[in-house]
Amino acid sequence: MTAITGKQYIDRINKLKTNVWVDGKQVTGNISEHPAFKGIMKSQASLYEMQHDNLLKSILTYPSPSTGNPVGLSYLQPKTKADLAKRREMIQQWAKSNNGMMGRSPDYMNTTLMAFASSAQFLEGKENCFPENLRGFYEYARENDISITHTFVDPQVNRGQYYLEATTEPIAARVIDSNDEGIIVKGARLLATQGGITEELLVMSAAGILEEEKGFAFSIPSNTKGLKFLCRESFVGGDSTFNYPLSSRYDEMDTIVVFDNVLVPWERVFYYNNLDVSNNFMMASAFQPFALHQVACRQIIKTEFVLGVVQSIIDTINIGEYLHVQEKASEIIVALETMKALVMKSEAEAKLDESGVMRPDRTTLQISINVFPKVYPRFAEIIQILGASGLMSIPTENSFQSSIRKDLDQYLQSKADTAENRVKIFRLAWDMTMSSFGTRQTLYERLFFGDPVRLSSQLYFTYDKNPYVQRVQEVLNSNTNQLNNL
Ligand SMILES: Cc1cc2nc3c(=O)[nH]c(=O)nc-3n(C[C@H](O)[C@H](O)[C@H](O)COP(=O)(O)OP(=O)(O)OC[C@H]3O[C@@H](n4cnc5c(N)ncnc54)[C@H](O)[C@@H]3O)c2cc1C
Repeated sequence: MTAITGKQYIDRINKLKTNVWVDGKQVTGNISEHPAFKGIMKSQASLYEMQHDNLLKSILTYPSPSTGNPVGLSYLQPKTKADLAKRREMIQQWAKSNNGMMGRSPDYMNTTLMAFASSAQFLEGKENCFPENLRGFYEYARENDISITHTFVDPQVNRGQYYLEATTEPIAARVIDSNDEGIIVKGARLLATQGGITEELLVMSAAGILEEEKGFAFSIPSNTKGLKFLCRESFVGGDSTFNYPLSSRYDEMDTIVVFDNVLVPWERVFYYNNLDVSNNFMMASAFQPFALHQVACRQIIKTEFVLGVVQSIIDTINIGEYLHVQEKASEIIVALETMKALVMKSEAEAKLDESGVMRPDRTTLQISINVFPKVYPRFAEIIQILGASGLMSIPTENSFQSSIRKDLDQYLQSKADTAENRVKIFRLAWDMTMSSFGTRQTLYERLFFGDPVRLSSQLYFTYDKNPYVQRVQEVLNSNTNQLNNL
């Protein structure tokens, strides 16, 4: 097999007939034709299609280590810093096609799986652990260009530290049984973005588990019996790219995942019923450095786009002469260059790990994921402050084709452009920051890699502060010595 085309992606997903529910109705027929999914599936298909573009295929694919056929480059296990740079180029090439609006473009999960599989030796010889299954699944996904989503977090029922469920039926997904064929899982998981429009679902437990039955890792096809994806309402405003330039193309959909006595076959179980592994594998593995490298590379492209939108607003209504406007645009420039510097530093300080894989520097990327969730909401705020009422003076495509066009042309023109072009820019800014799609983007970037509060606490605890404390001690000691010598 080789890297797939866009059509192959669409055909595969349609064929699955996954159990997906939108607005109280089960999706029947081709999911790629459903109003909630057709835009995003087309965008996802176009990513796969790019792998066959003569100019891009050398950036987006590499020869499979097992067959020599071209496979997706986000599956590459980097052995050198040059490989890491190739990964960055690939990620950013895809991200440019949607300006970073697709948080879960397939390279995110391809990278995640590659990172976990690269660390499979951590599972070696441990109870209820199957490292060969993890490696095998990675190779299968790489060779067949399988699309994957994931769910790591339990439902938000009670976040108290010592919460144990007192219900007869499980709420959070747990292993309730096992048999010759595999383990049986019942309960739910909160949020799998792109649920229902990928071939596979990777299920893993985030750390902090108190009960063995809640710790596991496996992957199953999305159409596995008993698996259901319950969608939020669609944030696609409509088909018109004039009216909804972003939501019509990039609404990835978020789904609650229900496991109704789902049988996970043994060959797809990576580990289960092992508290120590469940609580430590994610951090011990190469997941964080590689996933964060992918995330930061995409966020750079998104920030470039935000800067482009902000400068377009500034030019359109001619507000560039004001100091506070320049300062706000500069805030975005500072964030952009900071993110770029962090990615380059993470690559410059990359090191070979115990499996011979070149890991980008984790601490540097922990900084990037502490920076971006704070600056992204500020980008939205800046767009609102600079766009002001222009973000509400946004008549629709139909209005421009109606008898009021003359009024619109006259009263919505701007210093730099026609009314129609001005409205296009402002509709884009609105869809990026104010529509239901836009506000979701803000929430998404806030929480993309988990709770920002706990991410900063993790940075605090993992960052080596001792050398600096030592220097303070040296100053204190040298003061005493100097006094003693007098
Ligand atoms: C748009 C979107 C898409 C997502 N897609 C996916 C996906 O595809 N796959 C996936 O696995 N997950 C996904 N998530 C989930 C995401 O990983 C979580 O939102 C994130 O980890 C935070 O968890 P939570 O939402 O349960 O918040 P909670 O943990 O419930 O936190 C709520 C509040 O309580 C505070 N709080 C709770 N517990 C603690 C604690 N122990 N210490 C300190 N403060 C605490 C938090 O700081 C926060 O302010 C998605 C989330 C969003 C918003």
